[in-house]
Order: sequence, then C-alpha cells, then structure tokens
Amino acid sequence: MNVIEIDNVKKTLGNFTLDIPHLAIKEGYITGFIGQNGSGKTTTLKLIMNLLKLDGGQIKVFGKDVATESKQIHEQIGFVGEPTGYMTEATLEQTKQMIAPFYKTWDDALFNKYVKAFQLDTSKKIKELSQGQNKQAALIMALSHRPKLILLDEATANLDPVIRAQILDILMEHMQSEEVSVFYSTHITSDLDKASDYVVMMNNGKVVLYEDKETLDSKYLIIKGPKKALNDTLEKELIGIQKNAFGFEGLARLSENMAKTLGNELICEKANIEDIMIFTQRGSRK
Ligand SMILES: Nc1ncnc2c1ncn2[C@@H]1O[C@H](COP(=O)(O)OP(=O)(O)OP(=O)(O)O)[C@@H](O)[C@H]1O
Repeated sequence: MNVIEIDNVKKTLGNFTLDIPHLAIKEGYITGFIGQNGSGKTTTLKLIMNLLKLDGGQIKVFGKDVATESKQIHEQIGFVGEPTGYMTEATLEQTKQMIAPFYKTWDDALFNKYVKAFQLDTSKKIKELSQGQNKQAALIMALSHRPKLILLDEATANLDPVIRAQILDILMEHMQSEEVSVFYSTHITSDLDKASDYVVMMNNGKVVLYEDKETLDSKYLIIKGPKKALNDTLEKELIGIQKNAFGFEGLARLSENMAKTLGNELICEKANIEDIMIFTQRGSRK
C-alpha cells in the first residue's frame, strides 16, 4: 500500500520546474528525502500539503486527492515545515490549547510525554524558544494528534547531535506504537543511516533515485581503475564517471551484468549515501 501517490506532477516556480511522472511513498515505513539545495524537496512537500497549487498532475494521500480533500487529509497528517507558523507571542501551552481542539485524535498524555522528553518549558513564549527548541515544539505539536502520516521538512537541521538523535528516536518509537508513515527531507545523511527504510533523491526537480536502504547499503560501489580497464560495457554501467589522464572512477549499482565486467585491475569500494548523491548528481548533469 502507498500512503502518498504522485502522478504526472508539474510545478514551475520562476525558472525552476518540478517534474515527477510517478512517485509512490510506501505506507508504514520511514522514507528519507534528499537532494541538493534547490532540487525541489520543499516544493514537493508543499504540494503534498496543498500549500502550493499544482500546474498539472495529481497527488493522493491515503488514496484521497489533496486538491479536493485536503481537510480530511490534514486531520491525519503531522507536518513540520519552515516556518512553523505558530503565533510567536503565545506560549507553547497556549498554542497547544488553540490547536488541540482541531483534532479529534489529540492526545494530551503524549504531548506531556514529549514535552518532558525534550525538557521544554510550556510557559515560555514561542518567540523566547531557541531555534532548536522551536523545532522540537513544532514536532511535538505534529505528533501529539497521532497522525497517520508525518511529513517533515528538514526538521533536524541546525539541531545539536543529541537533540537530533532524540528526535529520530522519538520518530522510531512512534513508528513502533502507531500505524504511521514518515516522509522527511534532510541534508544530514547520517539521519538516513539511523532512521530510514527507503530513500528518495531529487536533482533539479526530478526524482533520480528511489531505493530501499538495504540496497543502498549493499549494492552501490565506487569503481576506480586505470584507463585501459574501462571498456564500453563497464562505461555504460557507471554513474557519474570521471576520467583523467591516469584512469577513471564512477559509481555502479551492482548487478549480475555489472559483476561480469569487473576485472582484477579495478578497485571497488563500498559507496555511502553521500557518495551515491555526489556521483548521481554528477551523472545527471550531463
Ligand atoms: N516562490 C518562488 N518563486 C520562484 N522560485 C521559487 C519559489 N519557491 C521556490 N523556488 C525555486 O524552486 C527551486 C526549488 O526549491 P525548493 O525549496 O523546493 O528546494 P529544496 O530542495 O527544498 O532546497 P533546500 O535543500 O535548499 O531547502 C529553487 O530553485 C527555488 O529557488
């Protein structure tokens, strides 16, 4: 089952165009959303939230069209974007009292549990919270109505490693006790190592990679070798290949065909998510 289905979506903003023929986010999993600055992650998340209007195509969440059924959909989504949009003069307690009645599923015990976990002072005005505390407050508000889908736009950016780990722990704990799906954008690839089942990568408005985490961890290699070892079959398999006077390097997704082409003079190193991002983006620049 898919929690989000994106079909033939187009959106132009200035000279940027988002173009997603098809993307389906699986229900019950954590999917990380990565890509260079300006690649279209926020635009995609805003379109899913119906905060931006589509130029073409359709987005469905829980099988419902976001353009026509956003009210019912939003009741079951916990969204943390930028900026949070909460009244800065209000305290966290007052903010909760304003927001909670909008959700039938609001859980005060859960709210209190997370406030305690983050050691937030609910009597402080939102504007008095630090940037990181503000993000924690937004996350607490998003989780406390027990949403079925959590959408986060760089919710862990500018947070210290301890709080970042705590947020990921809370998300994972939440996943264990609830039937929930998470789709979150991040620039911190170590977040993906800690918390992701699938990874979607954007480049210049297009989805350039969608893999499960296990495949990402086990099937991608950086292959280096001398010039003479680069035959046509190998070159076709390599992503983001770079050649110099001495040799070449490129990224490969290990397949049977690929394995046959690997000779002794080649050096094969395991690629991490950052390597995969860099080589994939280099490859799609051509
Ligand atoms: N209102 C707007 N008018 C014109 N261009 C816009 C507007 N909003 C976004 N863009 C452009 O759309 C592109 C995609 O932006 P988006 O915020 O979706 O990228 P992103 O992947 O989330 O980037 P980052 O990682 O830096 O947050 C960028 O080139 C941006 O300049």
